[in-house]
Amino acid sequence: MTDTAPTAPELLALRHQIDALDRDLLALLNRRASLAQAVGEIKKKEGSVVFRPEREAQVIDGLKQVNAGPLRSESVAPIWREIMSACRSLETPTRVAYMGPAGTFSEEAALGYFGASIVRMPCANADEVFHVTTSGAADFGVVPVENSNEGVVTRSLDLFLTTPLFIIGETSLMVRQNLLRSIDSLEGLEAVCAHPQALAQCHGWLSNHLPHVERRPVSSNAEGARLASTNPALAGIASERAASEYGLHVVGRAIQDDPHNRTRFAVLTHPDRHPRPGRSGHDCTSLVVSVVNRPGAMHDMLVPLKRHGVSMTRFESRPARSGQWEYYFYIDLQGHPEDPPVGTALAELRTVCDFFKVLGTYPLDTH
Ligand SMILES: C=C(O[C@@H]1C=C(C(=O)O)C=C[C@H]1O)C(=O)O
Repeated sequence: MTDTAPTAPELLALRHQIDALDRDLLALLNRRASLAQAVGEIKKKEGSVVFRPEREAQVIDGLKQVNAGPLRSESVAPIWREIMSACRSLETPTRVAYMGPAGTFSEEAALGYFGASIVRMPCANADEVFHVTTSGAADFGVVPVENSNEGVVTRSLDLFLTTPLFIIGETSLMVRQNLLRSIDSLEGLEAVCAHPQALAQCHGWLSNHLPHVERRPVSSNAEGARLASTNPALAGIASERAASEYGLHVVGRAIQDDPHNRTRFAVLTHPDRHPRPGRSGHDCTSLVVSVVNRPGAMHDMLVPLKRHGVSMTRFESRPARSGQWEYYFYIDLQGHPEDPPVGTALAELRTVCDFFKVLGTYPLDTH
């Protein structure tokens, strides 16, 4: 079938109806945008913040519940995230720092969470994301914290310990890695340049298909793609978006060893500029704690959670680097401190820990 084929009159009539509906939708969206602007004026007078993640989560949850179809429920969140992003941008610009350059999965995560109507602030690494978000040059920072294949992103977790920033949200991405090159072939390839995490995620594929090609770790996958775009002897490993960003061919598609490879990101902000999100009804609380190394210490730590029936959805440990075999424990709990069992469990937990820091409490990912 070609585009020059005669078009059935029924199809033309349906398209006519779609065009009319789109105009109605646009008028409705503009009415919504005007209301958001009015909300923005009130916030300005009150001196309160624009971005309200718990409100946005409730808007999406509410619409998913009443969705009568045929639109799939999974389609509701991305559509409304963009609508709310556009409305929010009329209240104030949202400046978001993430690990750049353009085309990284961190950028994709930032756009997925805040929508496209943001001011993008690509940074060289996680340290810089924390730095610009702490200084106020960015309103929010997005950093990877965990990969379903490779485990925790240690630098991010270590930075959480000392930062004044707190987690305001989370988002996760399906990570599909591709081998990218300026020529459309594997011939004459000398090195694959990518972030060490991506090289590890594609270890099996690289060993099978390119056993004799050097694997060269670089600061980000986008940097690898940039290098590949300047030298045909090099390849990068990155997203399809990076391929179009750097004008590269996809010479190996979805080459990550795990087809369900996901990366989870934390969204951070500063307590002087943003209140902690209120209860949305589907929340997560992240904390980091440590206890001195004595028999039963770990058990004592878990007792308050069990006693108050609070579910733990994540438990990671990181060496405290004291040389004493001491550890920090990164814990995610289901619920918000305003939910009585969670608040009480946290208060009790604090009394048995030597170090106790709530990293954030935020609505669960609405994807
Ligand atoms: C309009 C508001 O401001 C922002 C935009 C929202 C929206 O478009 O629905 C929701 C929450 C805020 O992040 C609001 O607070 O209600």
